[in-house]
Amino acid sequence: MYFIQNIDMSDAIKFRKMNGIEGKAPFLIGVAGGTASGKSTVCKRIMEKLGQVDMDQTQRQVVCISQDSFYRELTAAEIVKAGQGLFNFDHPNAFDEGLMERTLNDILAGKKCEVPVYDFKNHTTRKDETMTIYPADVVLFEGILVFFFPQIRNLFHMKLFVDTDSDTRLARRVPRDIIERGRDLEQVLNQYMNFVKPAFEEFCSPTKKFADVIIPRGADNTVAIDLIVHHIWDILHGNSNGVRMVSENGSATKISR
Ligand SMILES: Nc1ncnc2c1ncn2[C@@H]1O[C@H](COP(=O)(O)OP(=O)(O)O)[C@@H](O)[C@H]1O
Ligand SMILES: O=c1ccn([C@@H]2O[C@H](COP(=O)(O)O)[C@@H](O)[C@H]2O)c(=O)[nH]1
Repeated sequence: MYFIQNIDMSDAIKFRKMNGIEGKAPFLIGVAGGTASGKSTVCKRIMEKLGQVDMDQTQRQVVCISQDSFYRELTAAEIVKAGQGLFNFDHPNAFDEGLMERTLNDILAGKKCEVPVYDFKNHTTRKDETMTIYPADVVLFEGILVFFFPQIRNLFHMKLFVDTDSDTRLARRVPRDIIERGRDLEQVLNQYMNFVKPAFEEFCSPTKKFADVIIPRGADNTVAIDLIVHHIWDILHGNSNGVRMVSENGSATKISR
């Protein structure tokens, strides 16, 4: 397996990023797909292959933001319902569309942004913590309904849809929600049958038609991921005619195209 080597950045760009000084508009990529389809994993693979993971946040040329950060604040009554698996987190009304749109517009204006951090265990954003998004060249925005809202959908320069079959998604969601999100089996299955599955069919699945690229099987589809990575590389480097790839053991190979 090869990874594209870390991208050089001039000190001037680093300085601008560190200080939140506006730069050029990034290339904005939307990554949609059903729950547990592998959206985050696909984004992680893209970042790994572009050599962006083991890098200081302030120096990254490619950053990833999740739509989970934009769940709206719930009322006290809604929080009680959420704890019983009776709140619909898969409906467009569960999101703060205005904040999402303002944040993406700020990102497109090259501004440094603070994005909320979502706490799945308590169904709320963390009051004491935000994630700083420094200006980058490519921004990935992933989530179940990133193509649902027209004002947001129209901001993307490229739209990817991760298309993993629903049995696989349910089989992945159950252990993830129990282990990572503090749920019990009955709650996960009830929520899935009452809200997640019907909302996927009504709101998420119909947005597949807006995608430029559909990625069957998610992160298992290494061919699709490599094609996307090469496309991003071209964007970062203005169609360079040689790509420098780095193998897992660190040796570099130049691939001419
Ligand atoms: N190709 C894969 N093979 C096995 N497990 C996977 C694969 N892709 C994702 N997973 C696992 O499935 C779960 C959901 O994946 P994730 O990328 O978080 O999905 P999403 O962001 O679409 O909700 C995670 O526990 C992840 O580790
Ligand atoms: O408090 C919450 C907020 C969201 N969810 C579920 O999360 C998924 C979206 O996240 P993915 O990583 O894309 O799976 C959505 O289906 C909600 O049902 C939740 O359970 N609790």
